[in-house]
This record gives sequence, C-alpha cells and structure tokens, in this order.
Amino acid sequence: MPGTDRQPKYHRILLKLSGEALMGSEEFGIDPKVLDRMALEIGQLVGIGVQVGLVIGGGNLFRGAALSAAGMERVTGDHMGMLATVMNALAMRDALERSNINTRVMSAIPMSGVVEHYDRRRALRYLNSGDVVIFSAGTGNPFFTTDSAACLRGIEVDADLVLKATKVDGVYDQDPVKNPDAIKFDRLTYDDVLDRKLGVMDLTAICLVRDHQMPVRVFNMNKTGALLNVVVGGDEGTLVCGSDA
Ligand SMILES: Nc1ncnc2c1ncn2[C@@H]1O[C@H](COP(=O)(O)OP(=O)(O)O)[C@@H](O)[C@H]1O
Ligand SMILES: O=c1ccn([C@@H]2O[C@H](COP(=O)(O)OP(=O)(O)O)[C@@H](O)[C@H]2O)c(=O)[nH]1
Repeated sequence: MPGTDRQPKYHRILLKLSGEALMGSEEFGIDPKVLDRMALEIGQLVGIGVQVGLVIGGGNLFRGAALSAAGMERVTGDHMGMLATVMNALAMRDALERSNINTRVMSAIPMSGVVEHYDRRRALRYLNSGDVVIFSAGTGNPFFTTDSAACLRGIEVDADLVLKATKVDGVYDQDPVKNPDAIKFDRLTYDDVLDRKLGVMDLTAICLVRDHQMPVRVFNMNKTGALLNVVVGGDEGTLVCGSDA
C-alpha cells in the first residue's frame, strides 16, 4: 500500500457499519458474501493488533421512521429497528467467528440467553483482550440512530477514532448520490458539517462527537482495503474533527 508501512496508527477504533451495507446486491436482509468480506477486512485489523468495537445499523431490516410513515407508532417502530440491529450483530458474530476472530455481542436492551447486556467495563476488558465487541440495539432508546450509538460507544470506550463505513467515498458538499457533480472534502470541522447541513451523519451524532472532540472518518466500505488503509493512517475518505486536531 503506497505511503504506509501497515503499522496501525490507531490502537482502538469504533467502526459503524450501516445495515444497508449488509444487503449487498439484495433488496432486503443480509448477503452472507458481504458478511464474509467484512469479517475478512475486520480480521486484518485484529491481525495487526487493533482493538475493534463495532456498531451495526438495522436499515436493511427495519427503520422506525419508515414504519411510522406507514402508520405504526414510532416508538414501536424504533424498538423493531433496534432489535434488527441485534439480528445483524448475531450474523456478523457468526461470520467473524467462522474466520476465527473472537467476538462478543452486547445489547443495550437486555436479552438474557441471547446476548450479553451492555456493560462498559466488561466491554473494555474484552477489547483489551483482543476480542471484537459488537455493540447492538443502538443506544437502547427510541428517536436515536445507530450513528449516534456509534459515537456514544466510541466516546465511552475511549476509541481513538470513529469510522463511519458508508457507500460513498466521504463527505461531499451535496449528496453525491443525487448530484454527480458534488465535491468531496478531505477534512472538515464539526462546525462545518453542522453549518453546511451536510447530511452524511445525523446532527445528534455530530454534536456528540464535537462536544467530546472525537474524530470521525467517513469512508467507502465497498472499496476493498479502504478500512485497513484508514487504520494505518492512509488518506481515505473524509476526516471530521476539531479545527486544531
Ligand atoms: N453531503 C453528503 N456527503 C456524503 N453523503 C451524503 C451527503 N448528504 C447525504 N448523503 C448520503 O448519506 C449516505 C450515507 O449515510 P449512511 O448512514 O451510510 O446511509 P443511510 O442513511 O442510507 O443508512 C450516502 O449514501 C449519501 O447518499
Ligand atoms: O439508538 C437507536 C438506534 C437505532 N434505533 C432504531 O433502529 C433503526 C435502525 O438503525 P439505523 O437507521 O441507524 O440503521 P442504519 O441506517 O445504520 O442501517 C433506526 O431507524 C431506529 O428506528 C433506535 O430507535 N435507537
């Protein structure tokens, strides 16, 4: 990889994968091939000694806002969305463990007998011992998103960086899916994202990382090798951070 020596720049990361990324080319649900590819890429990080926390979305299965638009009570829809993230987490654990990567799933909603309840100190012990920890069920509260959950858990476990894996190459001046002429930023401040209303992450999540000066890198997970490149300090995607970071 040009310009990198493959030594990790970050000791502990929090990686957010969108639920939709797990669909691959399917319309709904989970494509096992995508899970296996992601497990491989995450395994490369574990292999060079990086501690990995994961938050997975649920948009491939249910989103509270969409269910609410179809007539369901919003809180019920959000509960379904959070349960969807637990299903995705179980599928990801399965793929990681088939790749011989020790993985723990914790849930913000107690689900005895299925997954462990989220406990920050226990999560830190698992991370320190090299296990991948998947934080599922979002924040456990309706009206939030898994982007906010990723930023929250990243701050709680003192990650060096939150990585938002998405289907575009970074943050642009407009939505690049709707505007092919959109221009990509290499670096932005939290206030730039808020002031310009750049829609790549919800505002609650951005405010949270700004208040705690947690850097976030937005990058394209469909690009093979991009995740490893970020972690070894490569200039991938867009870095969102404080003005003097
Ligand atoms: N300014 C922007 N820069 C980059 N992506 C943007 C921007 N505004 C909106 N988006 C959209 O945000 C999406 C990334 O967010 P993500 O959370 O991965 O997807 P979703 O919200 O569909 O689950 C991109 O697919 C892109 O279409
Ligand atoms: O803290 C949270 C996180 C998620 N959700 C619900 O779970 C759904 C799936 O999460 P998200 O939309 O963030 O998934 P992604 O877009 O990343 O696939 C959301 O739409 C919400 O309905 C929630 O209520 N609280």
